[in-house]
Amino acid sequence: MASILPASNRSMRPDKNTYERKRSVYVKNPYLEGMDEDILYHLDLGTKTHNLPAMFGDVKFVCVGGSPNRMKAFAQFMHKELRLEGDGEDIEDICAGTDRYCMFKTGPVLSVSHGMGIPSISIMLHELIKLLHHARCCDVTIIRIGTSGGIGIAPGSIVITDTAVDSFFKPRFEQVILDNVVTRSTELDKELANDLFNCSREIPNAPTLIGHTMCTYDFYEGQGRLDGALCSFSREKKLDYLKRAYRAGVRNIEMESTVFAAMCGLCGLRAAVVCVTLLDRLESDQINLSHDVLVEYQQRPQLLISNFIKKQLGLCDQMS
Ligand SMILES: O=P(O)(O)O[C@H]1O[C@H](CO)[C@@H](O)[C@H]1O
Ligand SMILES: O=c1cc[nH]c(=O)[nH]1
Repeated sequence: MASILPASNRSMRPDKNTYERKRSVYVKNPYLEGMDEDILYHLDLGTKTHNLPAMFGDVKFVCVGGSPNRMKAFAQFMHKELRLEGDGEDIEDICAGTDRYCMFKTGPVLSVSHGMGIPSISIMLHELIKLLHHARCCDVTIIRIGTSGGIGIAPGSIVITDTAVDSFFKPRFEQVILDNVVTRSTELDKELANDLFNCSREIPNAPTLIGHTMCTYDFYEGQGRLDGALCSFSREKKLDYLKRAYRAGVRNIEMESTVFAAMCGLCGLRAAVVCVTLLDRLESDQINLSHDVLVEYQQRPQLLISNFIKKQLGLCDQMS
């Protein structure tokens, strides 16, 4: 039976005044306090084996994305952008003991891969949020830097998500807990989205817009593609669906934003989703970009986020 939480889960969210003082990372699990040790199994970290406050206590920005190589490249790029010591090329994977996820830290920036899809990012977020909690981090901003399929916009555009919606264009994430479906809000931080949009004006050749992002459980049938191993609908039905999505405000499609928005919102993290579009789904299904163009497109959100982080740290004027 569906149980719908009160409007946007506000009663479960931390008090706004708390944010203004010091915004802590909240976990919402009474059992955690009583645990002698917490093993973050998929990150290969733990409260007894690692000094988490010493390792991560200064983290202020967490950037996540599907691909391990992209997140390593982003950490190396940030290392240079923040002008930290060394060239950053030898940056180590903190989660090297597992091949589930990878994690890199440079200054106050943590860069973490999450794999593809809701189950994969959800496991990573449970352990990442506990990590930030155990490390006593505060005032953390978390940004998903991803790729997506655009709807009615030029490939290479950056979409900053205002609201993540499901396949029915609804701003909700449905989590099955035991045998209940619990519906959670997918609202993201509007002020953060606007701040990011303002930063985008300074990035050349990266058209950026704010819009809804649709999050699906699948890349092929789930996104209305005609080129999967299975397809049971017509081209007309596909286009009708995507055009209805467009009219509902959806500008891009990816596979993690709803659970990301829901979990980060409940745990007191200022969260944003910034994805580049690789194609216009009204035109095609296959991604046929050359390697170089794909790399350049994927760098666009990274440039934007780097600009944002430097501004937040008050480094922009000194560095330009
Ligand atoms: O570019 P990333 O972050 O992997 O995200 C997008 O790309 C994957 C599909 O190719 C999905 O995970 C989708 O959300
Ligand atoms: O079409 C696309 C492209 C990237 N990622 C997606 O989920 N869909």
